[in-house]
Amino acid sequence: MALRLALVQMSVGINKMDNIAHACKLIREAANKGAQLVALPECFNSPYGTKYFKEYSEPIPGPTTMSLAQVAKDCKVYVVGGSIPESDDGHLYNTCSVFAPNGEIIAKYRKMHLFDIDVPGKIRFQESEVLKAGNRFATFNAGPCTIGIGICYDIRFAELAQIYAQKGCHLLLYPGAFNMTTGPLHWELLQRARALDNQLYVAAISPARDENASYIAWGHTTAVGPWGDVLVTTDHEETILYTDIETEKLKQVRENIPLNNQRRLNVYTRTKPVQSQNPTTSLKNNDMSGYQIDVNQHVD
Ligand SMILES: NC(=O)CC(=O)C(=O)O
Repeated sequence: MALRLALVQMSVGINKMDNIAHACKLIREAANKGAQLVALPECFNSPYGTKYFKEYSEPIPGPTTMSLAQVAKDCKVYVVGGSIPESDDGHLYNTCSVFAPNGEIIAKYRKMHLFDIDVPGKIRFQESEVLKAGNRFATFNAGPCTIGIGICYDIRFAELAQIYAQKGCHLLLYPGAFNMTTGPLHWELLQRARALDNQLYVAAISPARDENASYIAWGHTTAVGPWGDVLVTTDHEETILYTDIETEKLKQVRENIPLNNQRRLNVYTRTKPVQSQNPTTSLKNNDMSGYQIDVNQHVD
């Protein structure tokens, strides 16, 4: 049994209401062409940039997610709502909401690894100047598939994908907006790496490129199969890509190359959570104080 996926590489402008209306129109188009799950890009209702997030932010539910809920219900499709700047309790998050074909929100994911990089002379971007990181995983079921959500920079962290694989995900969806510095070499490579490491499907959905934007997105929305093969990809213009997710393929690849039976967990160094004094305390970004590494396991 397969799940028909549509990946919407949409143009995003400066008018929020226009962006929402445009996303809904493209979701309808994809549903009319047989998609069962339609995925939008990162930051689809706002230009991508720290200077925009506060102005474009809204609570969830709010105008953007209510529009997506309605279109999901009208078209009877799953919608992975890319991401939007979310406001909650005085904080801003980069958040993806997922809608079932009855319009209900069935998952919500806040970008866990904030995009803070500095490549001198090329790009400096510090999401943490305005955003707070999420601390929760998000999975949901659609037809035969269990799907895990990450957002953009999250794809660089192999651990997140591995945890989703352990939770039984067949497909990882990363709404993302790589850029002209990192995109050419890293965008596809990271998707293929996560797919191969975990022997599952990976797709990353970018906004279309706007050469006049302050942050120029790489585009190249792509889906990769559990064999590491690129199933569908594109350049940087607005378009919708379609592909089928077949859960049986995972079984086949995992039988051919049985990594899951061959891991030497008994000899790997593991990071171990130390018993927290206060388990209700939420983890701060990059706070490793609750973890330790047992280096002795490496000594023969
Ligand atoms: N925009 C991002 O979150 C990540 C990115 O562009 C990169 O990792 O490169």
